[in-house]
Amino acid sequence: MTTEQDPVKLMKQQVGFAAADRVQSGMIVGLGTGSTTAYTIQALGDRLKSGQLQDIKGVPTSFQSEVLAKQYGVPLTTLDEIDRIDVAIDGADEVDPHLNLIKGGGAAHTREKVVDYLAAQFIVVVDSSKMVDKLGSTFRVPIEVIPMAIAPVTRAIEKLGGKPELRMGIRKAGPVITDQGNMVIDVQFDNLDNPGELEKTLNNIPGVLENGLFVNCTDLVLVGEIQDGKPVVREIFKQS
Ligand SMILES: O=C[C@H](O)[C@H](O)[C@H](O)COP(=O)(O)O
Repeated sequence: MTTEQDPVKLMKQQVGFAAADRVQSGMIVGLGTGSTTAYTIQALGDRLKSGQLQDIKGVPTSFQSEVLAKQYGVPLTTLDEIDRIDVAIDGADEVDPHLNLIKGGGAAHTREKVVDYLAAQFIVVVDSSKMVDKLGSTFRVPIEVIPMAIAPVTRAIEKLGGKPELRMGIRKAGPVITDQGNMVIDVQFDNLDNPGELEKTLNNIPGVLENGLFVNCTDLVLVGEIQDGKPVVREIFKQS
């Protein structure tokens, strides 16, 4: 019997594992959230178990990555206990040619931004479907909002020309609740020409905790691609 493998899964696995290979003993590592970084956390656990890697500590970006790290045996630390993060490895929902990102498909962008922006090196792991010419072409901008401010924030976003929609749970009835106990509004912006400006403007609306635009922070993108039927990894470094 032959097993047909999902190409997207193969690409995610390949980049997730490739990112884990870049981690060295003694490093403090930001552990991203999502289906791609799940492979990185798994591979870090495997490398620790085999003795290839020693003495690393992970900083989780969500409840999900904390649970996975515990499951695979990756020791954890918190931002209270450390004064540096050597490398953060995280997924993305869109990556533009300047390596700017939209994140937050899993509603984890607030903690991810804290950890990813602190890291000396920020590595993004994606399959090729996430590469876009312009941010906003395939994915909306997630915005985490404190619950009592949903109505005024929605109106403020509409005034900026965005089309907001409260994110609802897929299995759970009612809105998605983040790890911080807040809600998420997904916003379609028809003209996302200046993501850096929009990132600041959105965060200036009272009641907004954080938005999913990650601008000018990525050092390296590892893109999973299928070539001749096999998954390969393409590296795109930030232009200095
Ligand atoms: O909130 C979730 C994160 O920003 C994820 O890193 C992003 O949604 C990508 O996830 P995945 O690797 O599952 O496509």
